[in-house]
Amino acid sequence: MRLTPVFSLTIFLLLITGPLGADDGYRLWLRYDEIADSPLRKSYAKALPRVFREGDSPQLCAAEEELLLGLSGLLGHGVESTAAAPAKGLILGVLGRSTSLDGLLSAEEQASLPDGGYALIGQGKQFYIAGKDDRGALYGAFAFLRYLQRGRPLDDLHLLDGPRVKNRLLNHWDNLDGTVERGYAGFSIWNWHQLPHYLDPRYTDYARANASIGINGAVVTNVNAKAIVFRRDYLQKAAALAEVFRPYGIRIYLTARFSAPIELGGLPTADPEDAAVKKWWQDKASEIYALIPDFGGFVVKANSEGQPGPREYGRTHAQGANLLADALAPHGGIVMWRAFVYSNEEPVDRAKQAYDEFVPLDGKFRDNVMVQVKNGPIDFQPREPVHPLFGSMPHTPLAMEFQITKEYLGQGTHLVGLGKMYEEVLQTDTYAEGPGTRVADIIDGSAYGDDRLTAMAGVANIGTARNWTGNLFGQADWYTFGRLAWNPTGKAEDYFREWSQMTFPNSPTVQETAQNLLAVSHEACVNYMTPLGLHHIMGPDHHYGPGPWIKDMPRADWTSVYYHKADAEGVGFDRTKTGSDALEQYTSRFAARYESPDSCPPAFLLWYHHLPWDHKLPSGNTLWAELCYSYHAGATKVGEMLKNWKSLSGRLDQERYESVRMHLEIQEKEAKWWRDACLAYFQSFSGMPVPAELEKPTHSLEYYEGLTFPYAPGIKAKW
Ligand SMILES: CO[C@H]1[C@H](O)[C@@H](O)[C@H](O)O[C@@H]1C(=O)O
Repeated sequence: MRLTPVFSLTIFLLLITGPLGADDGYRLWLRYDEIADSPLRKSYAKALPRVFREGDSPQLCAAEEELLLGLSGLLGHGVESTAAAPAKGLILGVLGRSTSLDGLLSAEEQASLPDGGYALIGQGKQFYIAGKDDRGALYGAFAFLRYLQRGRPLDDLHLLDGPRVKNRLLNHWDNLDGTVERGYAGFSIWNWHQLPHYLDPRYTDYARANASIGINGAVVTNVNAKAIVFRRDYLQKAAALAEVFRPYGIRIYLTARFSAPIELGGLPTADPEDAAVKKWWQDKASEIYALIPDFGGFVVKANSEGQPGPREYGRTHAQGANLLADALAPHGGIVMWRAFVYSNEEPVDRAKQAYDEFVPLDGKFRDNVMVQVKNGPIDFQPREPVHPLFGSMPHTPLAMEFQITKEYLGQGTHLVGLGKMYEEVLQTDTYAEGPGTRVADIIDGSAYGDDRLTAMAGVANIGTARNWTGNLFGQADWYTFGRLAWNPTGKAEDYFREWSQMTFPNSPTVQETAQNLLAVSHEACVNYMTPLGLHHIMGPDHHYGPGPWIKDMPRADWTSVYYHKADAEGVGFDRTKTGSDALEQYTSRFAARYESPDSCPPAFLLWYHHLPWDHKLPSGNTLWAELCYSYHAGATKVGEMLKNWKSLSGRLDQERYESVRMHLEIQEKEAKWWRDACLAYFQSFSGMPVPAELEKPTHSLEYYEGLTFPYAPGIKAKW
């Protein structure tokens, strides 16, 4: 993104010589193309002739550099910095430290800004970006640019904003060998082999993109962790990344393998109550902080999917987490202990395990521990009810873990705007502290009046793909996640709009279409994959494509039949009192809505109920017919999405147009494949006809069962 002269010349030559000069999407939403609306551009140019930075912290310098880059691009001419506050122009600084900002805000306004907050103010001929702290100034600079990128008026500018969540992290499931677990955008961008000596310019662009949406932490290694990352040479590599990230306000975190004291330290045990084990972690933490003074902390997956953990020693998750927390505490680090526990013993209902293991531990964790909970109780399905832990651990700070990579949602191929799904989860009322206790309120700490430690983590969808995410619209998921981590009560549609305006500048028609694709695509995906509360019926291991027929696996809960339980009588997982009673893990107000099939929202019907095929729904349709209509609605919607995108031909650069078109063409075929395969399968039980006005599955069930994906990307390590 930062252009050297030789590179710029190459780009220029390519632009005039042919197709290679097309736009590959590398610049993400930080495009800074010259504003086409000339009166608007001129008015900006007149107001912002130069930039003055008061202060010289690395974050302020990064903010100024970005402003100069952005303004020069947007205004179409070089904008320079000055050594003193200009009578007319942009002034950047930190409140309380930069004297040019004195008196800018009222005392109340200043006090209302949280750490990382900022104010954008226009006063006479001067415009101010005033950070509450250095990071705040940086976020303010990006917000100001976003403002201009979106063509907003500068008159009466008076805007205060700040993050509602303190730790906003990307979790990379990146392995040290360069592969990415559940990664669908190429290989890992971290080149461990060449670090710390070679610093890929991508690291800086990555940090800029994250800072622009307020991400302030990066967990660079897979939760299925390797102990070797704690070896000194690897720590030096991590330190080199941390240095690149620092000016952009991003702290580095590592995943901690619980058995590292054995594997790396040569100890006979990793028992959290063992003195030598405690010392090993304390020494390791000191070593890390000597190299990385602002190190964020550890993310841990323990006693889940074969990962080692405290339970091997008869200890609890709390004892395990506290061991690491005590080692980090003197240095200010935190532990994010994952609640995604998937035990070696087969559970009666997998959806219940985390609650059973963690609720008894509420209040037993150290102050610098968070429990990191996936949005739903199974595993990143297209749609899940919220995790029962939200609202059930009032004395433990809970971090939200969302997936940005789309493991079960068409991966790098399908366009599925995840923002709607994030919003649905965050807005869900848990009733934990009475009506109106939304998941968002638990995440930002307001539900319990304690916001000392708050966090939201997103499993990254970033790789070496030229456009970072493989599917161009995957960029929007990264963007929306960051914006919602900043403000979990925000509306996905607002962020879709922002992203579309910044990603397709100067073309309102393209922006509108892009925004609409993001808005409708999640519901479409749920419909063509897992409507009415169905879940986990994807192909095994790779989780791509339909596989409702999967049975006979080493474990029952790896099969699809475990989750849908279809038979001649009906379909669905009974999680009420007559079944696994998973509903009992929620507040009674919450459970009341779902307990009876009559009041249960159709979106979660088969998540909670096993119902006869001819069960009548509020729509008047039988369950079978509703299933058919839903699958068809999903596939039809993708057809519309493709058609809408195709109407944009010629309105944007060919490369991005084609890349989205090709992905949508695949998605349309695969949505039909999902629809037909699932209907053929479920019909083998229901024995009922597909409603006459709908297309029947083209092939036999045997045909769909025969389609396999032996070589899928992003598969997890075996356990
Ligand atoms: C990193 O492992 C992943 C695993 O690949 C994935 O299939 C599942 O979604 O969740 C695991 C987890 O979240 O730990």
